[in-house]
Amino acid sequence: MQQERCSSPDRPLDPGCLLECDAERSADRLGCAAVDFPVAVVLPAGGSGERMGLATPKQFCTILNRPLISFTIQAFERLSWIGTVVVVVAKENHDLMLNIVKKFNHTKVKVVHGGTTRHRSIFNGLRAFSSTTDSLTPKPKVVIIHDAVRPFVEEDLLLKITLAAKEQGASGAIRPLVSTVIATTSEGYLDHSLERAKYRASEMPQGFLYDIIFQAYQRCSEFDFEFGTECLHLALQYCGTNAKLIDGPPTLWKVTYKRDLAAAEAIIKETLSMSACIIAGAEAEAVELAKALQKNLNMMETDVIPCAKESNTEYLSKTRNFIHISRTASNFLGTLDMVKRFEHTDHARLYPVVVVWVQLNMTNKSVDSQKTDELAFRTLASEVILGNVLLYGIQIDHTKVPEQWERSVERLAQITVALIRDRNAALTGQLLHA
Ligand SMILES: Nc1ccn([C@@H]2O[C@H](COP(=O)(O)OP(=O)(O)OP(=O)(O)O)[C@@H](O)[C@H]2O)c(=O)n1
Ligand SMILES: O=C(CO)[C@H](O)[C@H](O)COP(=O)(O)O
Repeated sequence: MQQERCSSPDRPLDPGCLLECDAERSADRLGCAAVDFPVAVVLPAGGSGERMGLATPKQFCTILNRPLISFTIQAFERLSWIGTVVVVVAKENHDLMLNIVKKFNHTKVKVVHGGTTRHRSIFNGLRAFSSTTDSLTPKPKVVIIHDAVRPFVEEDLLLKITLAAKEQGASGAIRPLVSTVIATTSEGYLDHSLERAKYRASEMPQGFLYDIIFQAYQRCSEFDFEFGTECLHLALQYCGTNAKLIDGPPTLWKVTYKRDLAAAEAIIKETLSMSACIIAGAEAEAVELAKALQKNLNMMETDVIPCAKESNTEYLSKTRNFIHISRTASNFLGTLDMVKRFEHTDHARLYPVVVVWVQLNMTNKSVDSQKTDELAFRTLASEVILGNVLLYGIQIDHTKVPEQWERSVERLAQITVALIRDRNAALTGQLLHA
């Protein structure tokens, strides 16, 4: 994964990536201690995604079978110090949104209807907290506003934004500008250009004392509602509140064009591929293969464990990739057992779990028994994919010739990495050969 390096503040670096990680989990513990006041979220998701050019609004486009909006909701919902998440959608997408909430078990969401512009939608979202009768949406001290189409918001930034909003009344994430901003004449000539180092791109999330931003929206003009693009500006103009600006990471960018969807998918896949658990059993040859494979999977963090059962709980929370090595030909009962266990947990609900069954052949198998294996394996794969488990198979023939064995293990590692990285549903149930 790419980490952001130290640089001059006016030059952005490549996008990095983050889903949930240990740092975030410990931030959540810090968050609970630091945020001892009610915090709620408004996610405007009422746009049509004109620039994306697809029939489906971008917030409902799917990545790994899950709508983009669900990733964004989850980024907030997983934090214990965040209360209600108000999602603002166009009226015609109300039922679609409720289905997403149900399918992905979002528990903090309240859905309200949007308006014809982003500012109108945000105002509708804020209004949900002004009703004194709705106990599901009590008025928060701080409200975070975040575009539904920026799925990679991290907890440490949310904490900074929230605490700064509580202290200063308003806060917002900023990024260095990628291009220089210029003003043009009506004839299409350069009028003047701005000194890039002095300016920043305003991103999301933004945080506000609820009373300030609600008042700003109540006071703002029709022109603001129709053409405005900046909530921080409303807080300044209508409530005199100068927002505290906080440097955000590059992953905050807004999914706007088709290529952004591909980039978001790549970030999610890359993050999901960072670790794997190799289950090797107790048989010497399988353990030997597990260790050799581990060496070849050096760009991934891997653990080798003897048995899925005992260590299941720990590894279920640590990784979404499992490599099961079984020595006995035609026997994938261990894999079956493990895969079935995913069905009883919630582990595969949000992200697909990959299980690679590595079949270590000690002897040459008859063509007939191979066919039986393949059929049974394919049937199992087509069943478990319904539970969001992607099951792949790779056969490797044992050999005592060292160079040949090394080449096979290398190929096994390459295929395994490709399957884990790509998470391609079309390849499940295939028995490949290393
Ligand atoms: N009437 C609107 C318009 C926009 N948004 C939301 O505001 C966020 C940022 O807006 P933008 O990227 O401009 O989204 P769209 O308006 O959908 O895209 P486009 O401008 O390309 O049509 C998105 O989550 C979008 O759904 C909204 O809630 N209500
Ligand atoms: O960055 C933002 C506010 O600071 C907004 O996401 C942005 O201004 C929305 O504009 P548009 O809907 O035209 O993309």
